[in-house]
Formats: sequence, C-alpha cells, structure tokens
Amino acid sequence: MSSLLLTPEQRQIVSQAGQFLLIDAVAGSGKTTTLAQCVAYRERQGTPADGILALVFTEAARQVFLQRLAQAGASRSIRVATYAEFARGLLADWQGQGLIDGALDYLPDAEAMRPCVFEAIEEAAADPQADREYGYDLNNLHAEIVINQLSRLKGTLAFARFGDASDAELADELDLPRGLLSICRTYERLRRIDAGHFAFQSEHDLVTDVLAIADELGEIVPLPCPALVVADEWHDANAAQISLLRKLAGPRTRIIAAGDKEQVVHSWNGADPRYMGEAFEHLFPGTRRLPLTNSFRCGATLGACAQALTAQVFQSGRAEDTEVEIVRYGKAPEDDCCRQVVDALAGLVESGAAHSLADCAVVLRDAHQSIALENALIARGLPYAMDGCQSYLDRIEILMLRGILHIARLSMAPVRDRGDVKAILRALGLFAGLDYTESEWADAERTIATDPETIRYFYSGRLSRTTDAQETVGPATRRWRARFAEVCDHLIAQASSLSAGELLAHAAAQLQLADATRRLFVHRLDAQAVTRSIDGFIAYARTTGLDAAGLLDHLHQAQRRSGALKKNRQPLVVTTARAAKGKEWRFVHMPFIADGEFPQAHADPAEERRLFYVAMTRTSEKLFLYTPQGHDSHFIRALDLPAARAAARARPAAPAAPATPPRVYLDVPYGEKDAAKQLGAQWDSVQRKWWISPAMPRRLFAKWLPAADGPGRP
Ligand SMILES: Nc1ncnc2c1ncn2[C@@H]1O[C@H](COP(=O)(O)OP(=O)(O)OP(=O)(O)O)[C@@H](O)[C@H]1O
Repeated sequence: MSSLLLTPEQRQIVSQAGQFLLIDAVAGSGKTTTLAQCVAYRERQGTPADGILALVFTEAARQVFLQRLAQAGASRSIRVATYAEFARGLLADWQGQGLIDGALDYLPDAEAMRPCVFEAIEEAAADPQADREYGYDLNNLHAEIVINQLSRLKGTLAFARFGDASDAELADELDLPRGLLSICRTYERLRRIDAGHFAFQSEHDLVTDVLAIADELGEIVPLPCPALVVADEWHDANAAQISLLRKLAGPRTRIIAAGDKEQVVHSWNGADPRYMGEAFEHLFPGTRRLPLTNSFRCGATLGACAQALTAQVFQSGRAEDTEVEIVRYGKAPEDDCCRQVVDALAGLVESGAAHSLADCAVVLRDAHQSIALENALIARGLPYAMDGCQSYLDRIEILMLRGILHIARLSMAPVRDRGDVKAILRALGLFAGLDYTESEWADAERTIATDPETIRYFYSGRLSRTTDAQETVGPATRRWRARFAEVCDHLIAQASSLSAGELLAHAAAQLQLADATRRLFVHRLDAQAVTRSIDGFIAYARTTGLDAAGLLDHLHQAQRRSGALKKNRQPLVVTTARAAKGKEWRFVHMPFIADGEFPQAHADPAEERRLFYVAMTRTSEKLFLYTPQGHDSHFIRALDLPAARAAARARPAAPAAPATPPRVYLDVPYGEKDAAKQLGAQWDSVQRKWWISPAMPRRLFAKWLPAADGPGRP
C-alpha cells in the first residue's frame, strides 16, 4: 500500500465513477502515479487483475509504470504493455487459435528490415512510371528514411488512403516525393499477402495490422474487452493508437487516459492535440475531463511562468521554489551565449549548488545549435554527453563537409584512425552518390588510413568519375556526380588561397546543398534540420578564419578531447527539447531563445510553444534562459517573469499545496478503528486511511496522528 498522500485532484480522479475519463495533467503532476492508483483502487473494488490493461509507449515507460503499480499496492499480475507488444500478443493469440496465418517472418529491427526495404526500392525504381527525379539509392540512410516514413504513414493511418488516392495525389497532400510514396506502397504490397497473412512484419506494422484484420475479418477475430484500460502519456498517441483503444472499449470497459495537451510535440509522427480533446470525446462519448494542476517538479515561479505561457492552470506542489533567470547575450551571439552557459555551469559546480555536472542539462531547440556549445564545453574541459541527438563531430552532414575539405587538400591528414576515416569517406560517398560495394569501401578505408595522401586516388579514380560502365546509378545521380566533381576540382584549385569557411561556402552554393539535402533526407523537416546544421558549421568555419588544414586539424583535436571528456561518469547532458520530454534535471539551461531559433522560423507556432513548455518544465531547481540583448524572444515575454516572481512571493510560505490536504490522515491500527470512528474519524476508501477534518480537535486523535502532526505512536 502506498504511503503517498494523494492530492484532492488525484483522489477525485481515482474514485470517479464515469466510463471514460481524460486526465488533463500539467508536467510532473503525477500522471503515472495517479493512473497506477486508479488501477489499484479498481482492483480493491473487485475488478479482477486479468481484466485490467495498462498501455504505454516505450519499454522504459513500462518499467516505470510497473514500479508505480507496486508502490500503489496493485497486484503484480496486471498487464502493462506497449502498444506494439500488446498488438503482437493479439496477433499471436489469433494465430494460435487458427484464425489467421500470421507472419512468415518477424523483423525485429531496422537491420532485419533493410533487405525488404531494398527490395521495395528496387521494385519501385523498375516501375516504368517511376518518379525519375527521385534517387532510389540502396544505402542505409535511405533505408532508414523509408522505415521512418512507413512508421509515419502507419501511425497517421495514411496507408488507408492508398486504396483511393494515387501516389501523385498523396505526394501532394503529404508534401513527400512521389518516389518515396511508391516505395512505401511497394513495401506494403510485398508484405501483405492476404488478410492475416503477411510475408513479413515489423514492430511498425503491428498496431495497424491488428486494426486492418479486425476491420476485414470482423467478429471472426475476437478482441479482448478489458474491464479497465489505462493509457499513460496520452499526448503521444497517434491515429492508430486511438483507433486501437476504441476497439478495446466494450460496452462496460472503463477507459482512463492521462496526458498533457501542452506536451503534444510529435505531430511529425502523427501525435495530435485533438486526441487530448475533441477527437477523444468524439470516440468516447460522455468523456469526463479532470485536471491535475499541481506539479511536483516545478516550483512556484516556474509554475507561474508555465501558466502564463500556456494559459492552462499550473500550480506547484513543491515546497521549494524553482527560480527562473534570464541571461542576455550580446555581440558575436553564438560565442557569447555559449560562453555564458559554460560560465554558469562551471559556477554551479564550483559553488556546490550542483553536486556535479550530472545535475544539469543544456536543452537545445535543435541539434544544429550544438556546434558552438560543444566547442565551448570542450575548450573549458567540461564533460558532456549527448542525449537524443548526435555530437556535431559525428553528424553525417558535418563529416561530409570535412570530407570536402579533405578532398580540397587532397589529403586525409591528420585523421589516421580507421573508424574516423571510414565515417568521413562514407558520408562523402553518400552525398556524392557513390555506389561502392562493401569490399570496395573496406579497401578504400584501409588504404587511406595507411596513407592519407591516397585520398587523391579515391577522388580521381572513383569519386570524380561519372562514366563508369559498371555503375548502375540513374541519370539524376550521374548528373549530380558530375556537378560534385566540377565543384571539387574548383576547391582543389583554390585550397591554398581561400579560407576553410570560404571553400565550404562556395561548395554549398555551387552544389546547392540545401537541394541535395532534400534529395537525401527526403522529409522536409529532416532536410531542414540538416540544412541548418550545414549552415551553422559553415558559419563556424568562417568565424575561425582558419584555412582547410587549420580547421581540419582543429576538428581532429576537438574530437580527441571530446572523446576523453566522454569518459567522465558524471557528465552534463546536452539534449534537444523533443528528446528531453519525460526527463528531469535540477538545473536546466536553454540557450538561443531568440525569435527564429526558438520559436524556429517557418515551424508551426503552436508546436513551437509546446516544445518550449516541455523543455522549460524539465527543471526542478533553476531554469536559465539565454536570449539576445535587446531582442527578447517573444517566448521570454510570454512568461511574464516579473508577475510570476510576484505570484511566487505572494504564495503562502509552506507547506505547499499537496502537503495541506483538506483532510488530516491518521495511522489507525485495524483493532482501533471503531474507537477512531466513534470519535468522528472517517474512512477514505481511496487512501485506505482514517481521516479527520483540520477543524477537529487533534488532541482527541493524538495517538494516531502522523509524526509531523502530533506525538503519534511511540
Ligand atoms: N500526491 C503526491 N505527493 C507527493 N509526490 C507525488 C504525488 N503524486 C506524484 N508524486 C511524485 O511526483 C513525481 C512525478 O510523478 P509522475 O512521474 O507520476 O508524474 P508525471 O506527470 O507522469 O510526470 P512527467 O511530466 O514527467 O510525465 C514522482 O516523483 C511522484 O512520486
């Protein structure tokens, strides 16, 4: 049984009687805790454990939910599953009962999916009607892009449209290349033999396969009809998941979903604020909505800022405040901003406010902003670990730009490590559209790692040749390779007279890298992120003023130093707003809060605001926001910090809201319950405790009062 005292809001949720309940919760308000308490309560009320199902999105969330169930005193046999796992179990049951044939092959990961994706790419390319502007490359990056797109099309149920819309129509509607859509359609055709009979199946297919089979075979395939389904982190749900939930709702099934509508930040993958609102209410008529407004993570000042930003009630259940400091940066914005971040981080550790850098995180809007930050951290010797995004030194577009500089110099020096040589060459080959076999790659890597000057032959022998009869590349790739070679020839000629920044800027302009990026990364948002990263790196190269050799040397040293720093066991975390969701640190720093950066230009303003809210509410002790001097981002203004501080000061000192429940709970042993009852104590069936109102004379109940309230039991 839990020792946690539920807040009045939490208690109301746990004991409410309606069939469908949607919990509108603020960040850190105990969604998971409350859902687990709902499960334990219903079980105590007689719902059998095997009639209860908890659905979550990830294995990590499953583990947390299991812990919370144990804390709430629920039985261990209650099923907690991810959506994919649950769907897979259903398919296995149907197969076991002989209702469907199931899949011949289960593809557990992207690696296993790759041959099937390649087959789909080849078939789509061979179609006489194929989109000739699309690069049907058979490489890992392209396979990954196809897999992500398959997952999006499934999550949004857009696959259902394939029956009545052409690839061209869908391409237009979804802002995707027609070639990519026909690959996805081909993949699905290769996979799907018949209802309930699949040539192969991956994790991404499971939920939509269950939905499709249930639609096609109707009552032949029985769906479970649990007495209670709870769905955590509901703000991440997509169309497929909400449809599955609907299918599980029998006439007496109770559904409780908890989420924060302000944390819908995965719309790229099908999440939609409507699933936290009207779409849920439409599918589950009579839904009651109840709030969880007390955050146990964010103190009063930050809570008031979050409320001002989102216009949703956001109170603090934390006794201590969470301060917010606005730091302004000036000239040379990137460097000045990062210098201030690094100074503040070092100050937190030196002053003892943070036990180590592991108490801190830097949350970026986007990975491209890490370049100046990582350089500042490396220069200061502060250990850091990237979480949810790669270090700029490892990102494929940066490796490609390094590769271009190596070509310009016709030397791989100073890089000698075979792994580093491999990463740079492959990134270069990918952008250049080089069609190498594994053994050709291995050969090139070995030779160049042994003698860095042989990159010259790699360039003249393969990279710049566009008429090799053995190559099977299409005309679009061939044209692109010719342009690539022309630009590289120019860079080689200019390498000694231009700086690295000028060489790269020339290459980016002549190669129209933004277009090339769109060709490779396909999805508009992915391509934009890579383009920003390329622009950021070129700007950085320009500020150094170094020539190609100098910059390559500098990057090599930076890589070595960052490798050494990575060995530290208590590093600072550098992450992005999206990847930070669900996490928490004592001190959070958010650099580059400037209009155009965060909120990002051309992005959906509502999702930008939600992302900002997610990032800022990861903090428990102090949030640092860095904004340009004289140009506060409109997010900073929206927080209305002076008013938030005033509200926090005006708040009654302590105890905080949840520590002052309107009930005083008693520790009454079972044998003394009648005595307590006679004195006026009442039974709380949610907490499973006796309680009195604060107005009642405590001395009568002194021996049962918890330690903080009275003498209690010896
Ligand atoms: N009534 C309560 N009293 C004290 N602490 C509580 C209470 N309810 C929840 N908590 C604590 O608040 C913290 C956050 O709870 P939980 O993880 O359930 O919140 P969440 O809303 O799911 O968080 P997130 O926004 O990160 O998804 C946990 O440490 C939990 O133990």
